[in-house]
Amino acid sequence: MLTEQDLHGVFVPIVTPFDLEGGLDLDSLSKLVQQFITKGIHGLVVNGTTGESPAIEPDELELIIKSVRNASPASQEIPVIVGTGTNNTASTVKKTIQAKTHGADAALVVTPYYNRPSQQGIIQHFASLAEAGLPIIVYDIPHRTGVSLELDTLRTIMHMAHVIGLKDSTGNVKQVRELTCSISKPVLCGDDELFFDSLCCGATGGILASANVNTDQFIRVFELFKAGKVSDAKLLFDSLLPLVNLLFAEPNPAPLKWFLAEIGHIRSDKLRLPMTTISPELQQQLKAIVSLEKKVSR
Ligand SMILES: O=C(O)C1=N[C@H](C(=O)O)C[C@H](O)C1
Repeated sequence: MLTEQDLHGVFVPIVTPFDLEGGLDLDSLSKLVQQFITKGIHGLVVNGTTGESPAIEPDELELIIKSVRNASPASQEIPVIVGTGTNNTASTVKKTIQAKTHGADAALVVTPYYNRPSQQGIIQHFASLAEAGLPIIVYDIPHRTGVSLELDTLRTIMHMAHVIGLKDSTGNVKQVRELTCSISKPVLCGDDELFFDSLCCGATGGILASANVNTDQFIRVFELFKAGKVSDAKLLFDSLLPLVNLLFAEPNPAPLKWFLAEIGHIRSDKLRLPMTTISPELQQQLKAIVSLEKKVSR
């Protein structure tokens, strides 16, 4: 089981590869995991936003966790965090217990979306998760959930014993700084373009969809930063930004899946409805990056 001390470095929220009929492509998933581990990833996240959690059935989640765990001998050891958040407290507890049974080390729990609970309701939601017996990482992403966590609410939740950290996707680095100054638990950046800025504000790492493609370079940014080579970390991070921006130019994970399929890391860019593939314009822009990278690596 994960502890606060384990929440540092680069965590990759893995895409869930599908075959052309929309079924799970566990073979591509397993190969992705092997690549991430070879590159030295600090941890894996399955069934996050990038893993298309709203479109994954409970029996599929079990297969996904098992296939990530069994991808290589090293994937038995690496932290595996599973997205289990829903907008129903009882089903979130149930899903978190199931994730634990299938081999999760921690759960990533998004704030309850759509039903717009009160701050008190959100506190009770996270308090109820103590029952699941799995360490919890709170996932604050107001532009997706439609609900904002007030700073006091966040502090109350972060003091709960079963909560080991926060994934911050608010886009508000000032809040990251305020939190890291006032709470001792780790904050991970969940907003790719702010990874470097968040590290400067005290974040201990990031859960970054873009790290599905530039894994080693994101890890290098983190290592350079930790070694005090801040301007080298910034230079490298700045060089990653054009691709990061394109990967979020249309709803994640559509651009990312298209890119991964184009470079041959997954067999198809298939998404499950209501997610759809990217526009021809974005395809052209991403293709330009792929050919540029091919030229550089020649
Ligand atoms: O799946 C995730 O975890 C992430 N989701 C965010 C989003 O899609 O908005 C982005 C972040 O890179 C990680």
